[in-house]
Amino acid sequence: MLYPVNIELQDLEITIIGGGEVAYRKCINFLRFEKTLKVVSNNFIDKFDELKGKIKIIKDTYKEEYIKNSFIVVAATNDKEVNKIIGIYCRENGKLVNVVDDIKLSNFTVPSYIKRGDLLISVSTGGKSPSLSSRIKKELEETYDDSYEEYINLLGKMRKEIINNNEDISLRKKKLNELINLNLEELKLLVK
Ligand SMILES: C[C@@]1(CC(=O)O)c2cc3[nH]c(cc4nc(cc5[nH]c(cc(n2)[C@H]1CCC(=O)O)[C@@](C)(CC(=O)O)[C@@H]5CCC(=O)O)C(CC(=O)O)=C4CCC(=O)O)c(CCC(=O)O)c3CC(=O)O
Ligand SMILES: NC(=O)C1=CN([C@@H]2O[C@H](COP(=O)(O)OP(=O)(O)OC[C@H]3O[C@@H](n4cnc5c(N)ncnc54)[C@H](O)[C@@H]3O)[C@@H](O)[C@H]2O)C=CC1
Repeated sequence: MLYPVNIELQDLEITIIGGGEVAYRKCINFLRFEKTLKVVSNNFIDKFDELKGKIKIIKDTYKEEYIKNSFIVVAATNDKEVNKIIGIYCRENGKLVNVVDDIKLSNFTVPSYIKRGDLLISVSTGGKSPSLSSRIKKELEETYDDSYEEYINLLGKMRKEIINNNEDISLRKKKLNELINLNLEELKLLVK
């Protein structure tokens, strides 16, 4: 069973091994969170050309030296044996590893998610059905539209104000719980 966690990537070295569709998708995902990384593969699909300057591209066959100093590793080749070697090395060396064709060897997976500013909703199925994760994400996209980015920011501001102005913890908690009953327009009127 996988434990949900949100990671600050800033200081972590990340390496993806593989240059196909799956490696590309994982790569774009890291870039969406403003994190650059290294990709090692003996071949790359053309789409990687657009990422030149944003990521470090190494055209080579996998070697241990490429991941020795990485904390997060994605094994995304189409060679099951190579992915397995990467997975085992990472597990033995305290690294986070996503082996794209072996959930048992992975110690993290990538969920489907929607992001509205700081609102992050992620969906996983423990590898049982990535397609279902993707469909649930699409359903959530309709409920939690773009306006949530502003809504979350205003909630954050109001929360700070309530915390600063209320010393009584139970009253503070009550007010914070009630805050989310206000809609975006009502909040806009309250926040200076
Ligand atoms: C375990 C996991 C490991 C990991 O990669 O992290 C994994 C594993 C595998 N996926 C496979 C196939 C597909 N993956 C997708 C799509 C996504 N896969 C993603 C995550 C995960 N995939 C992790 C579990 C997530 C969970 O728990 O639900 C998403 C959510 C995130 C992302 O990758 O960015 C992204 C949706 C992004 C979005 O839309 O939001 C599609 C759909 C499509 O391409 O249209 C297909 C084809 C249809 C199908 O198989 O359902 C196969 C090959 C099976 C085979 O051999 O054929 C394996 C290997 C295996 O099953 O062993
Ligand atoms: N987790 C997921 O979401 C999904 C996982 N998969 C699995 O992911 C694997 C990869 O899928 P694709 O990207 O579509 O494959 P692909 O065939 O497009 O790309 C594989 C890449 O790995 C590289 N490669 C192979 N051996 C290598 C080595 N020794 N060193 C460095 N690079 C090497 C190749 O040059 C190629 O760029 C598939 O075998 C499949 O089992 C497939 C779909 C989704």
